[in-house]
Amino acid sequence: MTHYDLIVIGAGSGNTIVDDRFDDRRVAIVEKGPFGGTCLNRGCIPSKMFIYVADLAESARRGPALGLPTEVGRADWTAIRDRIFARIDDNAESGRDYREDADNVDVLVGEARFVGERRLVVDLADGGTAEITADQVVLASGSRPVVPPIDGLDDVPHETSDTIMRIPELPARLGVIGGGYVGCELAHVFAAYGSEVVQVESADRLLSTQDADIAAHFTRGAQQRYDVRLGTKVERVSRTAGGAVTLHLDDGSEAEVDVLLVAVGRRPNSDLLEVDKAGVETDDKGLVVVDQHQRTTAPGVWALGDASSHEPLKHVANQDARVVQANLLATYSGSSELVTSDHDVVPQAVFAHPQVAAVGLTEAEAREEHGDHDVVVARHDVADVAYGWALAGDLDDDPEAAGFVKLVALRSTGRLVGAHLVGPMASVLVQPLIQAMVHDLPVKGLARSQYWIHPSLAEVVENALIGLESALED
Ligand SMILES: Cc1cc2nc3c(=O)[nH]c(=O)nc-3n(C[C@H](O)[C@H](O)[C@H](O)COP(=O)(O)OP(=O)(O)OC[C@H]3O[C@@H](n4cnc5c(N)ncnc54)[C@H](O)[C@@H]3O)c2cc1C
Ligand SMILES: NC(=O)c1ccc[n+]([C@@H]2O[C@H](COP(=O)([O-])OP(=O)(O)OC[C@H]3O[C@@H](n4cnc5c(N)ncnc54)[C@H](O)[C@@H]3O)[C@@H](O)[C@H]2O)c1
Repeated sequence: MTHYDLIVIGAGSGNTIVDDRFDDRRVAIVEKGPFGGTCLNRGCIPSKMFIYVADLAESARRGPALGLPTEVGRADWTAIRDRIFARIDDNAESGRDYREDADNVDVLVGEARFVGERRLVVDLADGGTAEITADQVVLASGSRPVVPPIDGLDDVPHETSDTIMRIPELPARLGVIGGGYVGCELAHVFAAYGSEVVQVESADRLLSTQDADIAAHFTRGAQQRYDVRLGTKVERVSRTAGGAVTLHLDDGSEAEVDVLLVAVGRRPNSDLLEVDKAGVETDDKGLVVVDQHQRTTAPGVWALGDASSHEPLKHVANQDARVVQANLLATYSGSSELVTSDHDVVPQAVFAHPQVAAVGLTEAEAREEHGDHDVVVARHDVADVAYGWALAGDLDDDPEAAGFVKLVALRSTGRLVGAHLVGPMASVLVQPLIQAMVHDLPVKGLARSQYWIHPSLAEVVENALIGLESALED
């Protein structure tokens, strides 16, 4: 058995904790997969690299409507995939090499599980086990895709976000179960590349947790591009002659596909780590329970990111990791002054077509929480600013050019409580609205206290704010 000052389980966001301020500490990093975790290897980064190419294809398809005789063929999947993973795999390998070269760090390649308080057994990838203990343990063990118990699914080949980005060839027909982040981003990719896509979502809209107007607009756009089946579930799947898979839906319809992607959510890995043996409590979703300093219920055990966060997003995991890092250093220096996590204003974006971005309450949530009398809403359309004119081909049919910004504020405080965007560059345009909420800025004066570059798309945010300000004054 080896004792460490610090054990970090998971080399995703957890890998960022150990810097030169830990040089005099003996550290073990346990990782069962490639360094960089989900975001680098099978999440944010490769998906956005695939999405960039999909966006390019969709932009080019607008050419004829704007007078440019563009034509887009079927994407060269192998070339796209290999370009992306050459960069990513190299990055993951160099990340591991860097740690292995450090004098104070042991990299244990294998799967860890708790056998007691701050005591772990690691099933090593090259055989055998290692038993390790530490004064401090960080659970940065992330989450994994959920595969629902659909009749027949075990007997047919299917992919999750872990595997789909490395498949050997572009499928002629792709089935997607789930209309959330993963389902919508990857349906966009494959539809743009030339696959026929059928997407099945049990709710009545895609991206159903977004503001209702945004979800409705996004859903209409997706329906123009591929087959979207809403309010229905896959009841059963079966293998069809020639290796295809048939989806049997509970509305009685069927769909035949060549590749099936299951994207119905993720769950934390706490169960596989047997965290209960370490005195670490989890909630009913398997999320490790943490306090505002990222401390778990077991002394000396910390958690971060998808292991413990209700918002399983990389910018949240990064923030959590900075908090854990600061608090480990404070603990080592004998200080009881711990840094606090801030999960108040957490933005999110879906990089589909069109992009969706949001921060704060939806209109329905604001009305529920604050009452109709206090809630003020303003909306401005992309088509009504100068840059929107540049985008417009056939406005009725174009979900990007017909995008909009919707803002939600409270009469009682004069503050924004929610911002929702759908359209080009939504993930970027949302940033000044995040800033306004974080810094508790009054809506009054927000638009007019700064210049907005003309004729940039940011003018859609400026105009939505002007509309909100006058609605607040009514
Ligand atoms: C397809 C996809 C796209 C995404 N896109 C975005 C995006 O655009 N923006 C965004 O903000 N978020 C995005 N996310 C979410 C984001 O990837 C996660 O929130 C983030 O990676 C979580 O980081 P983490 O460090 O908590 O966990 P991870 O990055 O998952 O790291 C956990 C690590 O722990 C290891 N591990 C787990 N259990 C053990 C064990 N018992 N022993 C040893 N090692 C173990 C795992 O192998 C893994 O490497 C996306 C996710 C997916 C799936
Ligand atoms: N751009 C980003 O930030 C980004 C991108 C991808 C993933 N992520 C993260 O990964 C997490 C997981 O993404 P996800 O898309 O897997 O989950 P999700 O929770 O976003 O969406 C799952 C969807 O599947 C539907 N569903 C559930 N069971 C179903 C069934 N049996 N049949 C049909 N539909 C069903 C749900 O109604 C929901 O709409 C996200 O919550 C997010 O935190 C983020």
